[in-house]
Amino acid sequence: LVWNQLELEHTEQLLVENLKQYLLELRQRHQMIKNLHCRYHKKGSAFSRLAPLKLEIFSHDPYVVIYHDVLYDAEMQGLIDSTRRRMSRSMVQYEIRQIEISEQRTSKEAPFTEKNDPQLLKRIYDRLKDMTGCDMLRSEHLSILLYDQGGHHDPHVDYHDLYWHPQEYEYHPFGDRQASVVFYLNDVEDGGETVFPKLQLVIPPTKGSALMWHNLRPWGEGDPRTQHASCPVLSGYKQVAIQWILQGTRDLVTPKDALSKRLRSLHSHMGHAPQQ
Ligand SMILES: O=C(O)CCC(=O)C(=O)O
Ligand SMILES: [Fe+2]
Repeated sequence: LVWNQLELEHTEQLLVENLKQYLLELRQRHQMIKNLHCRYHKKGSAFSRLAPLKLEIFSHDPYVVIYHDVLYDAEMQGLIDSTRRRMSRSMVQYEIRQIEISEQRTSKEAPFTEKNDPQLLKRIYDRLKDMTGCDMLRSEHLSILLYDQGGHHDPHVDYHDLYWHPQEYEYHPFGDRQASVVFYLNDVEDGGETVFPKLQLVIPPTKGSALMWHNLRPWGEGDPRTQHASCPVLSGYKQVAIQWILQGTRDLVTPKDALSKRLRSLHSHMGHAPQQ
């Protein structure tokens, strides 16, 4: 009986602890929800002080935000005109060196590079720097995508998860995709929302806005909560410009530095080395 009494007290204590923990989490979550807001983003260049960017925060963790009215009409038209006749079917990468056409991703796309219009590219890169603090010297090229009616991209993540596959740095010398930026270049008649099923977020495409999210956790591991999709275009078409910001961009670390940094943080977080 005495033992049972003790056990009962212990169970009660555990329940109370659990409840306390739950309340703490609720409070933190509530605090998070309260923290969601819109504000002007004035950091960076003279441009962003004169014309502050309008930032709306959807989620702090993972970080998902939208910048409203971030591109001018003429800039968007320039991107569209320059790529109109060069579009080809988008591909999907399942494995290293295995890139193929897939019904999971039915857009067409074309790169927009310095060759196409160096001034326009510089304007867009300057804007991206104002938004993210990163320069794009060591990032992927800007891709212009076109989804026709029915065009979609099934749920996926953008990162390669080099954190768990460091041997693949060989194929991604500037590191993993730490952030994704999707510029919406037109207003879609119906459909074409970008959705994050795990975060319960639905973002309708709005011409001139840029959606940005962080794909990696602070220590470099891919964050599966960033899984997202482009819903089918129901009516009209959808055009976007996509910029993937690689890990090599922020502090221009060399891939080797990045690799050893990842390995070091892996050791300290997990207490063991990754399997080769
Ligand atoms: O078009 C969108 O809304 C998102 C596109 C996307 O996620 C991708 O191409 O990786
Ligand atoms: Fe994506």
